[in-house]
Amino acid sequence: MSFKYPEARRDDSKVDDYHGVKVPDPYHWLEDPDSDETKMFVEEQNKLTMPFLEQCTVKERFHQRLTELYNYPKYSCPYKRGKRYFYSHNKGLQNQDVLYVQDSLNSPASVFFDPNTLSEDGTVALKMGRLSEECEYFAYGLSSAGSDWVTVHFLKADDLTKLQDVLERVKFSCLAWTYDAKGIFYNCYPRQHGKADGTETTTNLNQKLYYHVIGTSQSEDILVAEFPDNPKWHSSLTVSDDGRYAVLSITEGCEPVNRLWYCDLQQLPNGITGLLPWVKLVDTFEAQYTYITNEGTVFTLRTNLDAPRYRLITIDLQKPEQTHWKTLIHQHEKDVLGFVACVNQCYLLVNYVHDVKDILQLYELQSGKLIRDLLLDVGTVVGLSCKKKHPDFFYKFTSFTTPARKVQPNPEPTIFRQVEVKGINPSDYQTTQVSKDGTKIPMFLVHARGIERDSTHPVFLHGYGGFENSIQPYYNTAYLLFIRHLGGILAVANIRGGGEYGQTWHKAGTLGSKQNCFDDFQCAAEYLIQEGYTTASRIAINGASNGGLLVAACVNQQPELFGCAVAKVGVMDMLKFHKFTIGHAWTTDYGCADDPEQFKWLIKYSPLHNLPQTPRDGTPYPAMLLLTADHDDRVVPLHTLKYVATLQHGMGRSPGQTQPLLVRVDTRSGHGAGKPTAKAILENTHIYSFIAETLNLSWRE
Ligand SMILES: O=C([C@@H]1CCCN1C(=O)CCn1c(=O)c(-c2ccccc2)nc2ccccc21)N1CCCC1
Repeated sequence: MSFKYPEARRDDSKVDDYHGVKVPDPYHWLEDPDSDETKMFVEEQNKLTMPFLEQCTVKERFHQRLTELYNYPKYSCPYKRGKRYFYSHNKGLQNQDVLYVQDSLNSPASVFFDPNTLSEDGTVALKMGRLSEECEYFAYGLSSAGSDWVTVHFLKADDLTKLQDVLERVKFSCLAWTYDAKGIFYNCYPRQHGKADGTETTTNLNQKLYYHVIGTSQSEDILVAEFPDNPKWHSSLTVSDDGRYAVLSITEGCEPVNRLWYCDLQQLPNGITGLLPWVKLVDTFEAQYTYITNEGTVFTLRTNLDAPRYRLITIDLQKPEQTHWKTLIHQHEKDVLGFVACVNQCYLLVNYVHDVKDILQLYELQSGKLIRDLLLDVGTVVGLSCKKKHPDFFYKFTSFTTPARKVQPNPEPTIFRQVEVKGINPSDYQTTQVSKDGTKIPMFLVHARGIERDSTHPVFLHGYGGFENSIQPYYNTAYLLFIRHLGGILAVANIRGGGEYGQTWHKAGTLGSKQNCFDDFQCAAEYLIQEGYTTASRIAINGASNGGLLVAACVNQQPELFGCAVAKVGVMDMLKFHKFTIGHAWTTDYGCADDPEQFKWLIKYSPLHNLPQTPRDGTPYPAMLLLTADHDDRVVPLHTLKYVATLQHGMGRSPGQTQPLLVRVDTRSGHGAGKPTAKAILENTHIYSFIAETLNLSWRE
């Protein structure tokens, strides 16, 4: 079946000059989300895509089964504030999780905050929430339609009455109460021309840090930090465990490096009245320093200074010079130090990632001595709740085949809550970890136990490859349906650019080495073919965000290696990404086309610029489904729109291209965070139905 794609105007007069190199940009007009022409383009694309997705053979059955499987109770770890316990819970199909409160762990719970009441379609999400130290107030940030923009509101925690206070223009913000509950630190951006609802592409610069006093209006908020000479800087404030210090972490992009300033709040004669007298403990961007806890003036920090797999150090504020810094826990020779949290006054809960699997251990805060392991199955810690002043803590972990277990390790780890999902028996599946030769790329494979390596199995190959983001085992109902009812194999490749083996692994997939990500992902596909699991025509590759870039770049480089490719909210225009919203922060992984050297890296793999620009004979492209959404202000939709216009103009009109090349543009939806359950189920149904249709897979009960 061949498709008639909408004709999109090509403005051949638009040619950009990058350091002497002429680069046409015929669809630049798609960069304006509000123009009638762009709206018309989106409408015509959806008119082609949605009927195709709706008529896919397995669509109804997949939707029904996914809804059934999704419908299992989900819980966060409980956390104690004041005298009560809080936890978020979803009965199964609620669009947003609900926050509950109870007097003790096994007493009846009541609704504390239910975001589902705030919108008909469930698109208002609770993006952040913070109870004050003694549980006087609850500050919470709401986002709408998937945008990164947040509006902060306040509740009195005892009687749930709403306060008048509202904080606007909040984005990429901390929420930190002073221990007297008088007020809260948060970040917001200056007013900008035009709208700020998540459909704009305006760049986010000059973020500031304010202190809001409860009972006052935002216009009276106290500016406590700003960086007029460094518009790309972002800051995040933490109040120390003893309530004494304001610890400020300053970042300039997405690289794991920050400056660390602090202010002794007890030294402020008149309290917080203006810019704080910051002490610049670390004032360079050469390493990352994360506050863990402090004993008086001795701060315990997690750092990657001279430790690409991270370590713990202590700094005494009274002797701040680097020569006095001490190592508390040395860098492990192989494993990556993950999160660290202080618990029960004098212990450290320490996570390590060992070959992409989580380890959890208890250490002595004073000496850094290992006390004990907290055993876990193969899986990932996806939740932790603990405080220095509390003797107990909870952690939640998951794996590809077990949804979630909350563990309360006192004194032995006991299962506090185990979640089963009907119809899926974990023992029917096996998770193996394979490593490819050469660059030794770990990959998880999940499939029905005992399958034959007869090259007949469809594969869903997922990857990300950037920003030190590791993909560890996690429970995903759609994965299980692909395995169970479409006879597939799930493959998750831990390619370079992620954090699986620390900074060296991350850096090996960035800047001038970004091609390593694409090589690794293509090698993973070749491995699955060579090892007799599958064939190229049965492989569907999938990735979102930076993973969408991965998918589109790999299709350009080896179109014959895949049968289907699904790229969600991908970064496709590598020459312009830094111009929109928070894109400027990604130059730490990608570089920037404004730099002549870095332009050469980017033009080589930029998905938009490496598509065949006109119809061609030769290898067709795999079936492609691109997804984006009108309120995605993380990776703005223009990336995908320009990409698909170019794809359909070139490959879409090529004689051998029989597989579809489609885009699905959702409305009242964003980059992903906070997506309501209904939208998530429909999106996954469309994705897997598209894969089944184009790989010719049939449903098996
Ligand atoms: O989304 C991304 C990259 C990858 C990882 C995070 N990321 C971001 O763009 C992260 C965006 N972002 C945040 O989300 C937060 C934040 C702060 C407080 C609470 C919550 C968030 N703070 C930031 C500070 C500086 C720059 C970006 C920041 N990309 C999209 C495609 C390419 C990279």
